[in-house]
Amino acid sequence: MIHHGDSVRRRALRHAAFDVATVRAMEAPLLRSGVPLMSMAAAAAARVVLALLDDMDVDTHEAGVVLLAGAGDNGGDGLLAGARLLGEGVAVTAVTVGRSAHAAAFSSFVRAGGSVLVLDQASTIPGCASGFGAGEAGERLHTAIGLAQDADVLIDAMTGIGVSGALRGIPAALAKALGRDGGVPDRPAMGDAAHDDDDAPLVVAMDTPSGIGVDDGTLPGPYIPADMTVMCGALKPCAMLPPAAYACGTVYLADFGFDLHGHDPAVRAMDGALAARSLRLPRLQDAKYSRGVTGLITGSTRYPGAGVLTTDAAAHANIGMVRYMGPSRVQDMVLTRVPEAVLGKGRVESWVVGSGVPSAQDPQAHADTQREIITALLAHYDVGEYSTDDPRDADPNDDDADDAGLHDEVPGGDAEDGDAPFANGSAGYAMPPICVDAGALDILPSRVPPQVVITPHAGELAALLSLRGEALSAADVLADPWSWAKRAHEITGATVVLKGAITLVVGDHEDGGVVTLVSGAAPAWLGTAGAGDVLAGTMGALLAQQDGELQEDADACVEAAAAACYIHGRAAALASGSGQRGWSEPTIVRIPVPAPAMNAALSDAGLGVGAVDIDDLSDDDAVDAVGSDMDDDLGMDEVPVGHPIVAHDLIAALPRVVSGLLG
Ligand SMILES: NC(=O)C1=CN([C@@H]2O[C@H](COP(=O)(O)OP(=O)(O)OC[C@H]3O[C@@H](n4cnc5c(N)ncnc54)[C@H](O)[C@@H]3O)[C@@H](O)[C@H]2O)[C@@H](O)CC1
Ligand SMILES: Nc1ncnc2c1ncn2[C@@H]1O[C@H](COP(=O)(O)OP(=O)(O)O)[C@@H](O)[C@H]1O
Repeated sequence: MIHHGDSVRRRALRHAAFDVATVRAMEAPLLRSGVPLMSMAAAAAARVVLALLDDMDVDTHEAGVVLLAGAGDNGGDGLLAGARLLGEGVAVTAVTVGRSAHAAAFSSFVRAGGSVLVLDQASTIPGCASGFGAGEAGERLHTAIGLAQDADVLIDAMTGIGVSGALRGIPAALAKALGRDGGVPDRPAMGDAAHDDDDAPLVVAMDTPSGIGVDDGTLPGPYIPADMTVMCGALKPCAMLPPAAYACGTVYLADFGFDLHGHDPAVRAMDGALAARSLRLPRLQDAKYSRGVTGLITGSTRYPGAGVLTTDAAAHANIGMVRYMGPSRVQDMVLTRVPEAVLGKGRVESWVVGSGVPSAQDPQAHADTQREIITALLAHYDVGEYSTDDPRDADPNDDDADDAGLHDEVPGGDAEDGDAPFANGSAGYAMPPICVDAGALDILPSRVPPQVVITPHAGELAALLSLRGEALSAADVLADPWSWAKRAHEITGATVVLKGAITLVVGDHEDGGVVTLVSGAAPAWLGTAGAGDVLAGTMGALLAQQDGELQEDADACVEAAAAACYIHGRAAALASGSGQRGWSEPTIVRIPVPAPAMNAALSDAGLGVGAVDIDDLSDDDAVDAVGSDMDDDLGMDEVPVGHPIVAHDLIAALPRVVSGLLG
């Protein structure tokens, strides 16, 4: 729940995304009081385009802008932005893609001197051609595509939050020709626009790129990937959720002054302040045990390095001690790299299992003792079959694992430091938090408590869900990652960390339902072997330093898990020296709300937002008042590229990230 307070509100604006129904509810009171939101959106978009032209060293009087205008309010935003640009001397051509156009915005655009190309044969736009034949329609489409390709900037205002399903008709044809027909934008991660084809126009999307799944982050059909998106009022889920977030480019958020109070975001993004809340600052009376101990059952004779990387990462991520359990060769390797590691059983505050352990498909799986030990440990987290009833209502005494005497066999049964490791016996909800990674995902019990954090990549999530009756490929997961992460949480009960350039963390919400946090703090240099092992170790350390609260607080599980992802990503950024990120927070464009007296006058005159003429607001004061957090120079090509890294570079950077966040 978002509460009042300006700094809280600004941080929420940058880090919270609201679904379409919620955005419409936030707009409603402003529209009722006559605040000219459309004109404000247009002012923000024009500001961004002018800054972009400046950045490209294109003189406004020589610039060519093509505007794809839909029939709804998104097209209205675009037409009013076009009118503003015309007022600055930019040549703007509007290509109308629907049968109609927003009447007041269209007339403002025409009065400002804009050219218009109508594509729909059945167009009813006043003063424009209509009723032309199919041949001419084809020629007009061809002309529009050519104009768009030759433009310096293409403004995509075909559809915004009013889109339903995949693009159809003329918008679909344009998107296919100018953008992509499905699939993720295919461009280098570094420097984005600066590395793009010099001849192609830069694309500025109005509110949302046309054709993307606004509420679910999918790319259901043809769409136009944007270099920049000027989002209206509040972020929508598509600005944070992969793959759609990759199609939004750099996001500028036009701040309409929405009151966020009482509105729950659909998705939230991690930031340093939130991650810092999951880091435990050492206290005077602390010793190694009270700072948290992580036990790791990772690595195998087949994949020994994962044992080293997970243990080393955990030891570097702000806890007091690590315990390692694995084959003797791997133990030797761990001790060489992490001499402070304690071998064998003992009390732990968290576990990490599965990294570098063969999965069931691996020919060596049957002979791997690590799998047997992990299976016995995981049995303690089994809270029953998946059902629509809340498993916490189940009788904790009904525990098959306890009946089978497995508690005596799991590692840590003979605690060397006092308390037994599983002090609360068989109740899965009282077990220490555990990160279940890689080869242990296929031995996850059918239903587990939220302090079980699973860390699959897309292929592993597909395999896990396939084992539970969903016939799924990695490509299916990549196409709709949020839905599948939520499904995995629903079926297993675990807190789900679905890894990628934007990592999704889905878990229980304190008020029921699910909560989603995303972390995109890393550059793509992080896609390197062993990076997942480092995340698992970091995760173990974050889970261990919560002073036992995760067994009681499902929300805290999501936050701690997302904090580990964020810290891991920041370590990659620090180690590689790269400025590129999987996700970056938006730049806020501030647009002062016109004085209430003016709003009232507009309302009295029957001029809702839809009817506001841009000229009413484009006096010098209003234009100058359009301030923003952005520099005039957008600095598109100044993102430091950085350099490749290996997994150990990440580990070395972890303490500096911790110190940066705590400082
Ligand atoms: N509601 C408001 O007061 C405000 C809305 N604003 C703008 O208004 C937009 C929402 O406007 P609307 O509700 O009119 O909706 P949109 O303009 O986003 O979309 C409706 C138009 O898209 C077409 N369309 C929908 N699905 C399609 C598909 N699958 N294929 C092809 N065409 C499709 C419809 O035929 C219609 O012409 C926002 O995204 C934002 O840009 C801003 O002006 C700020 C204030
Ligand atoms: N393009 C990318 N940009 C940012 N981070 C990435 C990218 N690709 C992968 N990652 C991150 O790198 C890690 C890879 O983990 P994983 O696939 O398990 O690798 P491995 O098994 O080699 O350790 C994850 O944390 C993932 O989020």
